Amino acid sequence: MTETTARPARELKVAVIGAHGRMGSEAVRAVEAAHGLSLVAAHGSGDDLGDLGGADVAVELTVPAASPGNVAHCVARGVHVVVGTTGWDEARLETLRAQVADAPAAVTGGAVGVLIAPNFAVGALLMMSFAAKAAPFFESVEVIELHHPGKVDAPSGTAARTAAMIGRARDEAGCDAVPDATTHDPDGARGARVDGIPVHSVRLRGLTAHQEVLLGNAGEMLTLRHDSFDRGSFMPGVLAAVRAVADHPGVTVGLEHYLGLA
Ligand SMILES: NC(=O)c1ccc[n+]([C@@H]2O[C@H](COP(=O)([O-])OP(=O)(O)OC[C@H]3O[C@@H](n4cnc5c(N)ncnc54)[C@H](O)[C@@H]3O)[C@@H](O)[C@H]2O)c1
Ligand SMILES: O=C(O)C1=N[C@H](C(=O)O)CCC1
Repeated sequence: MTETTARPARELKVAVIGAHGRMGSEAVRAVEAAHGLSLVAAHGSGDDLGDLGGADVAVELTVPAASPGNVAHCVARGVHVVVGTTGWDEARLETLRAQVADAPAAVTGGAVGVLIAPNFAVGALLMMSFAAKAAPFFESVEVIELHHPGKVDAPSGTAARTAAMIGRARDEAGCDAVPDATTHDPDGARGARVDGIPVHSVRLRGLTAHQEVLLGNAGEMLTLRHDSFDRGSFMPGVLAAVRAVADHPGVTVGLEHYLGLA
């Protein structure tokens, strides 16, 4: 996903929603520096999204409470959306699929595309894919996600999606539930259960975005770990998604589907 110097036929007009946040401000800089993209709007909290500055594609990086409304606003105007905001559970996705099915034609022509991307970092996508591939071969699997303490949601979108992918892979392989003799846990020390997989959330000053998947059998353990040390790690994925979303009508969950990693 290195930046190319070849220019597309016309510049793609991009709006960023959540432009003053940690991710949004990084995305604004990345779009401004990218060949073939032009930033036409940078919306913060409380701004009227209006016509999104005439954008072809919006990048949505806000908070779980605001994201569905912002995405619906874009879809209703035929603007493609790349969504990095987390918190998109199955009920929200179902509503979004119905909105996209009812949407007008996209401003670029064809049908509107929406990408829900729990993680834009290529290493994280590979870690999730490796975890799903390995999970049926181990009795025990647990996910530990570690993030900066400014993060509002837990578990992380990446951890929830990893657990869902692992859970599906184990179901398809006919695996038993992960072994766990716990009968007394008044404080929830065993963490959350997502699709049958224990998920633990750490919030620590100094961290950015990190995840470990621990896989255990009698006498052996496989650890898969990914670290985003800097939000720059997400930007090649954001730009790749912006360039590809118009070619993927409907709702897609996971950038891996655009990159041939699924
Ligand atoms: N997909 C990924 O790879 C990836 C990577 C990092 C973060 N994230 C997710 O992106 C989201 C943003 O993360 P962050 O660290 O930038 O958070 P942040 O709190 O720094 O930024 C969120 C911004 O959204 C703004 N906002 C809130 N409501 C809004 C609204 N209705 N319209 C416009 N702006 C609004 C806030 O004022 C804030 O500036 C989170 O859900 C996070 O989990 C995803
Ligand atoms: O910093 C965040 O917030 C992140 N959110 C995403 C998640 O919840 O998985 C991706 C990693 C960083």
